[in-house]
Amino acid sequence: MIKEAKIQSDVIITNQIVDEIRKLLKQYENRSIFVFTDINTTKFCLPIFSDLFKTYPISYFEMEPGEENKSMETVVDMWNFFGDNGADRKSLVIQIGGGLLTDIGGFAASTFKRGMDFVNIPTTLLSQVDASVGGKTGFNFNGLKNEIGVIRQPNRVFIDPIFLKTLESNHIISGYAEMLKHGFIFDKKHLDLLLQTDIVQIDSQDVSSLIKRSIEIKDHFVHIDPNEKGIRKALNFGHTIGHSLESFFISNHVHPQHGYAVAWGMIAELYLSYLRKELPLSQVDHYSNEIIKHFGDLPIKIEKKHYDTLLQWISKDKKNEGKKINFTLLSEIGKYSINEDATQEEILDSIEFLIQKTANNDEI
Ligand SMILES: O=C(O)C(=O)C[C@@H](O)[C@H](O)[C@H](O)COP(=O)(O)O
Repeated sequence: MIKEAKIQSDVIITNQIVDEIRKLLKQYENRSIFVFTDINTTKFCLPIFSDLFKTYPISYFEMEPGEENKSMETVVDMWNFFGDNGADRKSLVIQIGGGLLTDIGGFAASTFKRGMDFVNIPTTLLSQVDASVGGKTGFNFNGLKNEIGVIRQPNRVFIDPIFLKTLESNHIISGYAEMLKHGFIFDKKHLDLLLQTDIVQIDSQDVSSLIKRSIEIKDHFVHIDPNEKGIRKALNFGHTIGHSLESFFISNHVHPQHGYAVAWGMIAELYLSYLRKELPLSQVDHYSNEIIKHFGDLPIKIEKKHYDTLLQWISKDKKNEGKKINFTLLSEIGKYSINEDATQEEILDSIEFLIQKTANNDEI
């Protein structure tokens, strides 16, 4: 049985992106238009719009890519750019980029003069299936991922698989992790179909239907609980431990794509689901092996001496309430349970499980 989930946000999946943006711009005649890109999307994605954009007076802002630039300094640069180029509350910001750009640009647009319209044109698989939908905007602070931010829905999201052709395979695989997550929490069929799919080689028609299903699942949670007071936390499966690994790697100058950290986080949280929710160990093993097939081993060796640091990152997760660490776990594949507690020992056991599953080589 297919579990019902419909896209209710303003998301357009198209293979005619230029025509869609032409229609959009007509609705913003005589307004000031801002286009945000990063140096990669300026080169690989912006040219598709050049004939259309040259007929409008557009102010272009380009940011440096890289997690280290998801920072307050970049937000300040964006605010200054708005101020210097006459932005007002009726302006429109068109964001062409991955999740990092749409998150931080969405924050700048949402806060300048208390909020301007912004639309997302996500160009990575991760941003198409996850980051650009749902309105989480923000930036990293004090080493913590997305520590500062607001939830504000983009006015529209335009998704065209054409942009995926510009990506290296590790970027595709990174987005694939969030799609697997959608399967884990809501739809075992979607998960199993994804695991049988070579996501790097798949043709655009087939990838469009997988993207659509992932967005349906994501939007199902967002629509019911836009401010993440309850069931939206399901979308954070794999992220409690995943974000702590990501912060740990980054603080050791290793920068895996976000989806890789989520994939490894999901392995640990599958094991935690076995400890806390009786998810069968045979399934934990099966799906962990499948994840490792696609994502490989941890990029640096994690040892007992790092456990305290990892626990500290976990203790700062946004889902926590006071001292209670809140995990999203699975009682079955396709069935989530939010606000699940775990002891320190159980958390470390699941990290041990992840380490055993991934035979990493390099010392820090
Ligand atoms: O949209 C959501 O809700 C999610 O949790 C989606 C996550 O996949 C995404 O990585 C999100 O940015 C993480 O949010 P955070 O609140 O844990 O920073």
